[in-house]
Amino acid sequence: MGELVVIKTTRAGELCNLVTFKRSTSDHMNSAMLSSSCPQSHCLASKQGNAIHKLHSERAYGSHSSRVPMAASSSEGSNGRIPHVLTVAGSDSGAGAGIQADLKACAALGVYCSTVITAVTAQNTVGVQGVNIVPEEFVAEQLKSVLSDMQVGVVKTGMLPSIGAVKVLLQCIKEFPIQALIVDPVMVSTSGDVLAGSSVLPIFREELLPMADLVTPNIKEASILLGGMVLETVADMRRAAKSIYDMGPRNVLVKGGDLPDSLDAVDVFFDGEHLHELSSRRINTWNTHGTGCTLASGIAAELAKGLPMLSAIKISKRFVETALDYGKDIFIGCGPQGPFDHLLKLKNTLRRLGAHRLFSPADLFLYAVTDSGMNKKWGRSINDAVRAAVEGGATIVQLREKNMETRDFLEAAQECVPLCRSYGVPLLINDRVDIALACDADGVHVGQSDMPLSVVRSLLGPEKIIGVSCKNPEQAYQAWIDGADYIGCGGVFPTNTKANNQTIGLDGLKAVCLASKLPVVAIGGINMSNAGSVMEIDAPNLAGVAVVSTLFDTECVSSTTQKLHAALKAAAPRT
Ligand SMILES: Cc1ncc(COP(=O)(O)OP(=O)(O)O)c(N)n1
Ligand SMILES: Cc1nc(C(=O)O)sc1CCOP(=O)(O)O
Ligand SMILES: [Mg+2]
Repeated sequence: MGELVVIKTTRAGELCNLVTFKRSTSDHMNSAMLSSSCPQSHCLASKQGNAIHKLHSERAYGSHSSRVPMAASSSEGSNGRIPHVLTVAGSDSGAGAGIQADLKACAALGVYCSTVITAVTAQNTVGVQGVNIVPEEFVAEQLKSVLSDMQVGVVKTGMLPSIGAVKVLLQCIKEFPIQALIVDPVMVSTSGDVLAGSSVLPIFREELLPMADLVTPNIKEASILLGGMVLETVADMRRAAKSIYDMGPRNVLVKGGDLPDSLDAVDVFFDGEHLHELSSRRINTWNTHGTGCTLASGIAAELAKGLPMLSAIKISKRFVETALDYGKDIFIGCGPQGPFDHLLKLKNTLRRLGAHRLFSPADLFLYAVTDSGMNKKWGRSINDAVRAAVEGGATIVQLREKNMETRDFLEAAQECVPLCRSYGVPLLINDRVDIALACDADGVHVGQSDMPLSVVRSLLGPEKIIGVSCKNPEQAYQAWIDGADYIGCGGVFPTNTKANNQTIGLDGLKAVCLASKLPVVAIGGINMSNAGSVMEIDAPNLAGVAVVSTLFDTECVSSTTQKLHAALKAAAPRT
C-alpha cells in the first residue's frame, strides 16, 4: 500500500524533516514531484488525472553500474551525446538560485542539465520564507532514475540539507561513475538564512569533500568548514584554500565576492600545487542572488564539455561577470537582492533572429584575406585580386589593408562591395569599422585589441557579420557571449604575413572550436599541403580556412584559389 506524501511548510532555519514518504508499488505522488508524461516504455510515471500513478519496478532502472568512467564529452558528437550536468540541489521558488539557476546556467552554456531536488524552498528577493526537505529515500530515487538512465558527465551539488541526502549521493556516485563531482557547499543563503545546518558539517568534511574534484565555498562557507576561521583578506583566503584542500578535494575555489573593501572580486584557486588569484570586475548591482550556484554550474558545464579545470573556472567566472553586468539594472522583486539574467545570450540571438541576415557558416569555407603589399608586388589592383579570388571559388573576402591611406582604402572597398555582391560573396573589412560603414560592407573582422565587439555591434547593427580573432578557449567563449558571428582562430601554423604572431597549432585550434558554438575559420600559414590536415580536425564547428599569402603571393590568384578549394573539398567532402 502507498502512503500519502505529507508536506508541511517550516520557517527558515527549522530544518527538521517534515515530509513522510514510504515506497510502495502504487504510491500516489504529488504531481509536482514526478514528470507527468513520457513516451518511453520504461518511464516511471504515467498520468492519471491529477495524481500520478507510479509504476514501480526495479526493472525500470537501467543498469550502467558497470560502465567505465566517461571520457570528457566535448560537444555533440556523431553519437548524438551532449555534455550533461546533473545538479543535486534545492529548488528556489524565486528562480534566482538553486536548481533554477543551475538549469539556466547550463542552458545558457549549451549543456544539458538534469535535476535532483533535495529541498523545496519558498523564497524570493527578500529572503527564505520556508524550507521543505525532500526525504533522503526520494533523493536516492531521483538520483537512481537519472544516473541509471542518462550519461551524466558532471554532478554538481548545491543545497544538501541532511546527512541522509549526502549519504545517498555518495552511495549513488560510487555506484554510477561520473566524470567529476563539483561541490558548492551551500549552507547559508545570500539573505543570511540557514540552508544546511551544522549537523551536516562532519559528513561534508569527512566524506563529501574527499570525493570532490572541486569545492567552491564563499567566504562564509569557507569559514564554517574551517571551524570559524576569520577570513578578511586575500591572504586569509589563500590559507583557507590550502586548509580546505587538506580535507581531501582535488581542487578548491574560495570565492571572494563578499570580501569587504575590494575593488575587484578576487577568487582564490588551489589545485594542490599552485595558488591562483582570479580577479574579475566588481559589478555595481543589487542583482547578485544566485551567483554562487551559477558559477558552480558554469564550471560543471564547461568541465562536461571537456575543458580542463582552470579554463572551466575562468570561463564560468566570465559568464557570471557578463550576466551580472548585463542584468545590473533589471528589476525583479522588491527585496534587497534580485536575481540576475542568465539568458542574455538568448536575447542577443533572438534580437538578431528578427533581423534579415544572410550569413551562414558555409561562407567561411574558403576565406580570402587581401594584402596590398602582395598585390602591389604582383602588379594588380585590390579589385582585380578580389575578382580573381571570387572567380576561383573564394566564399568570403576580407580587405586587410594595413598600410593604405583611409581615402584609398575606402575607394577600393567601394569598388569591391558591388563586385562581391554580384557573386553573392560577403565582403568584410579588417579592423576599420568606419570604412565598413562608409562602403556598406557586409561586416568587419576585429582582433582582441581592436574595437570591442559590443561597440562594433552597436555601430554596425544586428544584420552585419562580425568576426573576432581568438587564440584560446576563454576568448572563444567571450566571442560567443558578445554575439560574434564567427571566430578567426590562429596562427595555426607559423606565418610570415603577420609579424610576431603566436602559433597555436592544430591542438590550439581544436580547443578554441570546442569552447564555442560559433563557426570557426582557421588562419595562419595555411597552404595547399596542410589545408587538409586543418579540415580533418574533429570539430563540427570548424567551417573553413582563411588564407593570405597562398592566394595572393602568387601569380595566378584565380587558379590557385581553385586548387585550394579542391584540396579543401577533398578533405571535407560533405561541405
Ligand atoms: C579570418 C581572420 N582571422 C583572424 C584575423 C586576424 O585579425 P587580428 O587579430 O585583428 O589581426 P590583424 O588581421 O588585424 O593583423 C583576420 N584578419 N581574419
Ligand atoms: C591576418 C592573420 N591573422 C592571424 C592570426 O593568427 O590571427 S595569422 C594571419 C596571417 C595569415 O596569413 P597567411 O595565410 O599568409 O599565413
Ligand atoms: Mg585587427
